[in-house]
Amino acid sequence: MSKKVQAIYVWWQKPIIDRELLESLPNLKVIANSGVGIDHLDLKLISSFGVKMANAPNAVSSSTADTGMALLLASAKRLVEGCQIAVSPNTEYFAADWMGDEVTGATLGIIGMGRIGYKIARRAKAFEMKILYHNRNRRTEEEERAVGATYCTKIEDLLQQSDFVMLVVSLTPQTCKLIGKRELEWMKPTATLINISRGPVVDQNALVEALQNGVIKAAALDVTYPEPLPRDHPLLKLKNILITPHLGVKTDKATRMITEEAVANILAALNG
Ligand SMILES: O=CC(=O)O
Repeated sequence: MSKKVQAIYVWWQKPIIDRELLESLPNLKVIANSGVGIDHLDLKLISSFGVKMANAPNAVSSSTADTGMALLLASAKRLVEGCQIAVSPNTEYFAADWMGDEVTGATLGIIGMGRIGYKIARRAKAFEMKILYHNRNRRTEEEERAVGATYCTKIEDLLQQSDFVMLVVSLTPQTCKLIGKRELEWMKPTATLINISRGPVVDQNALVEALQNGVIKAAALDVTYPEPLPRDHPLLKLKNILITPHLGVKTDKATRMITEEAVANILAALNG
């Protein structure tokens, strides 16, 4: 059976592709990943077996950008807290001192302006947000103009000016703990950090401290490390946090598109 296997489709970071598995599949030609992030795959090991790798960057981008905006809006408008209060037996809530943050006209700093980052910028433009971005490669002037985004060479400038900071980078050795104590201190005390990339892009201990001490106002995280967080993790005890279980791309439509992209990738690899 294992001699026949020519392709593997990796469904959401499982199964683990290790040496033992690769050695047991002598005819394996390609591994197609279901999402865009491939930080859970050992590319060196895989390519040392002559196996090709593919991800599905096109299919995921719209749905993941939607999740980023959903987190931004939910955090700014305190939707989860509001829902909890509205359904609670306490009917006094109408008198509560209830203030959210204005999204319209606020400054959004996008770190990572690939496909997903750019789609977030398009959505943010519709909310009349001022958009700053930082990326390894600058977008063309035309692309910047289309979404009204301003490039920041230094991450520091973006962090200092943004009301919302959205992390959309891939996890690499360069982006691991990209946002630590120093970077959080660069942010405004009224700012919110939103992470839809990978948990380890943020130094979680530094984030806990920053949220506890009012260094930043709030955080909205679709990704953490580990996932899920242990139930006694200090992040789960904070009020100024919104955490979702890596919802990212997950919709029926995107899942179908991802599978189609993966199948196309597999066929392309098998056909040379
Ligand atoms: O996390 C989601 C992805 O990598 O596409």
